[in-house]
Amino acid sequence: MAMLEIQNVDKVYRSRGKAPVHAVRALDMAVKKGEIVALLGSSGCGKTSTLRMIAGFESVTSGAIALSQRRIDELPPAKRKVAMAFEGYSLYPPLTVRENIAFALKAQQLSRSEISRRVEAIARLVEIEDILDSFPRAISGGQQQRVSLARALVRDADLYLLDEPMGQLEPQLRAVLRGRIKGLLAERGMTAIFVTHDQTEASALADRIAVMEDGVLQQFASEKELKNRPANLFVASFIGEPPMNLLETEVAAADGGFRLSVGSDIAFQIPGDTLDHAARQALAQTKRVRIGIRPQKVAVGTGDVRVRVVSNQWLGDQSHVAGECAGHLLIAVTPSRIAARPGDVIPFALEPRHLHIFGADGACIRHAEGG
Ligand SMILES: Nc1ncnc2c1ncn2[C@@H]1O[C@H](COP(=O)(O)OP(=O)(O)OP(=O)(O)O)[C@@H](O)[C@H]1O
Repeated sequence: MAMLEIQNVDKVYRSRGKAPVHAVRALDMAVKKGEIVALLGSSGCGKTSTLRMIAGFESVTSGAIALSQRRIDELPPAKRKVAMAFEGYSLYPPLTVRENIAFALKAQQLSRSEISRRVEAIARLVEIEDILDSFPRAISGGQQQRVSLARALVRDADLYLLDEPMGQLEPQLRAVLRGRIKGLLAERGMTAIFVTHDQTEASALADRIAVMEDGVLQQFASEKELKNRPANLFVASFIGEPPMNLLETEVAAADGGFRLSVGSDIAFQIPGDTLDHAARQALAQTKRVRIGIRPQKVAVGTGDVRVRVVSNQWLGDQSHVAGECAGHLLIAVTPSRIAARPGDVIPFALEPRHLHIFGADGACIRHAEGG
């Protein structure tokens, strides 16, 4: 059963003299108990608005939010059993770091020794033991961020919301804290949603990733599923490094399947038996589709697509080779060193089974075999 259920939620900001901003559209999302979820998307896509509506710092324009089978969207924040760490920290300036963290526990009527034990434990976890008696104005932005994180995680709550929880920290500390926070959440079976625009962070921490764009949830799935079975062009190009190669192709029925061609230089035969009924129908009704192939699936040195090398970089454990063909740039990633210089013409192999096919509306018509 879902721990958090967001049903058909919309958020529209209206301010006088300005056009309304539709920040979140028809959002449906169910989060399981103990699940760690990342809200991933570019700036302005509606991540923070979603988090603030769940926490109660922003009203929902329409729709409903339920937590532990209780409808919460009409409740004041303090009654929701939600703990949130803010992007802007919002620490109380007149209280020390220790008092800021302990303050969150006051309502829970714990003994002084229990409060002190919990504060010390969480401070150790995020490495702020040495500043517990400092005031917020006397510590760095990165330290303030960790205090805000500690203040949220120290509480007992049904749901933890973390807005860019490690955005201010240097990469090494970030990686260490990520591991520890994941450990803490898992050990206590805590349910958490965190906002990030960092794919690595989302993959490292989350069980499932909700990809948002323009106020719309594009796909909510594991990292593997997002990579192997992207629901649409947006997810296909947003997830994965370097991004998926995308080509516009013309569609023609051929040999019981379809021939997808890019001018006269590149063509793929898609056998009919690799397509389900809906995919066959979609291809029969359209003249053009977009195809996508991951750089890791493009083989170099074999195949019949001839590319002119634009760049060839060895990154220590893999080569990134960019080549131009018929006005298109194709990127290949291979685990071996490639002896090719810019200007050389070399073959790339793009196999039909590795192609994702997207329709005019961007929705995926067929996924690559095995991802
Ligand atoms: N209080 C507000 N009043 C008016 N518009 C707002 C308000 N808060 C957010 N918006 C707008 O709503 C849209 C979504 O903003 P939101 O902060 O939810 O996005 P985000 O994905 O969290 O972005 P970021 O990663 O930059 O924080 C943006 O266009 C933003 O300008």
